[in-house]
Amino acid sequence: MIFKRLLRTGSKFNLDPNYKFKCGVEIHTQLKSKYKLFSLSKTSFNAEPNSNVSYFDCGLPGSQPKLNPEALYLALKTAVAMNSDIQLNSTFERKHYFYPDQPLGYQITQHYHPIAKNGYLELSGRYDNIPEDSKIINIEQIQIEQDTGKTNYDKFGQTIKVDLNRSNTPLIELVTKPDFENLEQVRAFVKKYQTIVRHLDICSGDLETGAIRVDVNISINGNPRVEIKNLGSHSEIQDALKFEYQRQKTALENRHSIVQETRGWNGKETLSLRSKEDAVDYRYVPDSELPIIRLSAGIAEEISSQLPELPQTILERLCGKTYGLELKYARFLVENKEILAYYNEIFDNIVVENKKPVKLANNWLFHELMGAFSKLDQKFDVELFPPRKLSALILKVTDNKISQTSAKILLSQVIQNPEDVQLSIDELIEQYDLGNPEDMSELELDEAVGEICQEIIETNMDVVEKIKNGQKNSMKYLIGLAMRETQGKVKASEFAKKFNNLLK
Ligand SMILES: Nc1ncnc2c1ncn2[C@@H]1O[C@H](COP(=O)(O)OP(=O)(O)OP(=O)(O)O)[C@@H](O)[C@H]1O
Ligand SMILES: [Mg+2]
Ligand SMILES: [Mg+2]
Repeated sequence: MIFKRLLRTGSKFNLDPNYKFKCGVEIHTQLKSKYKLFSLSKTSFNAEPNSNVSYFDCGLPGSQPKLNPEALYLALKTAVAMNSDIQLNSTFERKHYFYPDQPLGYQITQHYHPIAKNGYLELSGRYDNIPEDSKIINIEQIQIEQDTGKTNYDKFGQTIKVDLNRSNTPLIELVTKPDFENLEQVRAFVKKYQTIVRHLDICSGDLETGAIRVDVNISINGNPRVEIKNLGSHSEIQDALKFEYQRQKTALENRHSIVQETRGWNGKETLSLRSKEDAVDYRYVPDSELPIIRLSAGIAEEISSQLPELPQTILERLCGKTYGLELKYARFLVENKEILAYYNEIFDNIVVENKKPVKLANNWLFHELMGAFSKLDQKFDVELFPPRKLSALILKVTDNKISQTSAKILLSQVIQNPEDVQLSIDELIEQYDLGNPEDMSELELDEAVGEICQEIIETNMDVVEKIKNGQKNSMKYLIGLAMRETQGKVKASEFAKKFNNLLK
């Protein structure tokens, strides 16, 4: 595995300017609806095989489809987010092909009049890691369709088992124009799309579980396109495209012609599955049982007004002056909605309500709190230290009620003792005895510091000897001991002053 990775980094892939890469993608997205597209059985993932199947899902003659409005709504949200024109009249067609996990003998899809057309997504060098400053990928159309069942092959038992749980799950297929000019653009587009559908609760957004499945089409120098179907991860997409580009390029160099076909990816190479079907092979016909979807003229504005702020806008806002986040943190927030909500709450509390600098919110969330979780090898859990509590702790530090060091100790203690989640910040400070010694007079404090330093000197004579011999750095060690002894309640500079006096 490691060896394979080494090999990969060793052989950097470059496109040959004499062989122009052209690519368009088709993305199938499972919609996160409660029920299936045309029936009232539940959508499911990893459920007992064939446990969520209605008569219609298994194609019993006489059963009738009825469009699930929830799926339609999710498709419309995607269309608006992808800057597409919603079509006020759209239709369903039957696309015929025979396969055991396709019980109707056809897939209900939108071929002639899809729900949305003419969208686009803009990629940028800054936010999407593409080599160009900016690149528009045009979207041909978005169509609503049903998913198929799943065929499971058992090689050893020599059986094929069909699971119809996935049958009739709502999908949308998004088809781009062949606008991709390099592999970075393909990766960036799919990533951006994943972030959008996750953010809008349209789909779980995962490639690995098959919730999103990508087909790529690639051609070189105006030759016929080859489609590679069903790629299940970013690395599969990249590897399959690299292989196919190289294969077509070699064929062209040897004056072989490229045939339009559909290929699959086996992890190492693309393999021919079938020559490309044309529309006529699918015998598209209108679905006679599903009426035209007719939408009212204001639908796009209505959906648009219901959408939350989109990921790109949030990203730009977070990287702007007011928030001043580094791009990597802004991206992290956009990809983790729950933590974004957490951040927004601290921001409101620290910056808006209490007029403190935003740096505090940024630093305490990303470095101190998340850092404390990762130091303890734990996944960040917003429940364990809710936003109001973090704000309260930050304010204690800025009001000098607790030192920075003590506040960090407190974070670490709470993470290790989840039952502490019930306690308020004041109670936590009390419980762990982390408050500043503010009830002491300056004189008393000075005396206490003196006593601690004296004790440390007496028990660390070897270090004291080094300091006296000129190793001034060893002083830091003594200060460290004193800080630990007092759990950071006293400033390091106080101890430094005292040690210097005592060791003069
Ligand atoms: N010359 C080309 N080079 C690369 N890609 C192309 C080229 N021409 C078209 N494409 C891409 O091929 C894809 C065609 O997808 P579309 O769904 O319209 O048809 P299909 O692949 O024939 O249908 P199916 O859904 O049955 O696979 C689009 O993503 C489009 O951008
Ligand atoms: Mg297609
Ligand atoms: Mg296709």
